[in-house]
Amino acid sequence: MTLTVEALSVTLGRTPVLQAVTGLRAAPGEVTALIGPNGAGKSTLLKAIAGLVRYHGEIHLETQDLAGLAHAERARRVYYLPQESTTRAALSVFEAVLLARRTTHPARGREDLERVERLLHTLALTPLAERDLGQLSGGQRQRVAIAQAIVREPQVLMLDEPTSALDLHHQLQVLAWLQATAREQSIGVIIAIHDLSLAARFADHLWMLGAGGRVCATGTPREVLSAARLREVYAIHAHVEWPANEPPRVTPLAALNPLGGVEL
Ligand SMILES: Nc1ncnc2c1ncn2[C@@H]1O[C@H](COP(=O)(O)OP(=O)(O)OP(=O)(O)O)[C@@H](O)[C@H]1O
Repeated sequence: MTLTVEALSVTLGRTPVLQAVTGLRAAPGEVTALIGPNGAGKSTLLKAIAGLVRYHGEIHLETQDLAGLAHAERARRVYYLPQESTTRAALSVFEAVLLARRTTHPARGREDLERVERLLHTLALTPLAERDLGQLSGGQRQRVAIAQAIVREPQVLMLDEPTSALDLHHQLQVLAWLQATAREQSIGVIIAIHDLSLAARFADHLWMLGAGGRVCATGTPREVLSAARLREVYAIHAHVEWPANEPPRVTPLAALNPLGGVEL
């Protein structure tokens, strides 16, 4: 189901954070990376789509206006995994993922247990299955939170910086797996992410937000990522390379001051 966002505005307190954000589209089977500098409004946009902040504008899943859905139904279809996972309940990893499954698939069946087992295996969490959540490292907890999100089988899955706590091995593993899952289950996956090389490598589509919550660009990574645009939006001097037999590379070389000079 294709998600579309039109004329979306959000004000938090007295601060207009997003202003008439329009023309955003996330297709099923695709990974969309949401990029932009600190404070641009990435988390706020994802929270608005999830119905967690008040907004004006139109957010549709195909023809369904999400504002017309009850909160639980909206969360079943469009799930948001926040940056900081707060799961600290006295549950084992296996129980926590199974419990997440029950929130959207209440019928108890052997198939659910097998699904959770497979998922833990895929995310290399099987050795931790019986461990309490409170006894996990930050990166392990982040992978459990991702398992809890995906096991719910939403139509659109939004993850806020899902690799922020992960080592390099697990960053690649989790992003490749999210890409494969989007394809296999035909879900739309939207990831807010700061690493532009990873965004270029794993996303089909980019949404780039700039200061003041405006949409600076949307399109394929090659269409969106250029040295000139990174200078304008991030105030950095960067190399953007698309080698033939290697993943794309975005190398930040220098932060620029407002006059365009290099900061000391
Ligand atoms: N409750 C609030 N009241 C007022 N302003 C807020 C509130 N929450 C967030 N903001 C402001 O909204 C803007 C967007 O915040 P948001 O967290 O969406 O940015 P972001 O792009 O996700 O940033 P980051 O990359 O740092 O995570 C920021 O300027 C922030 O200070």
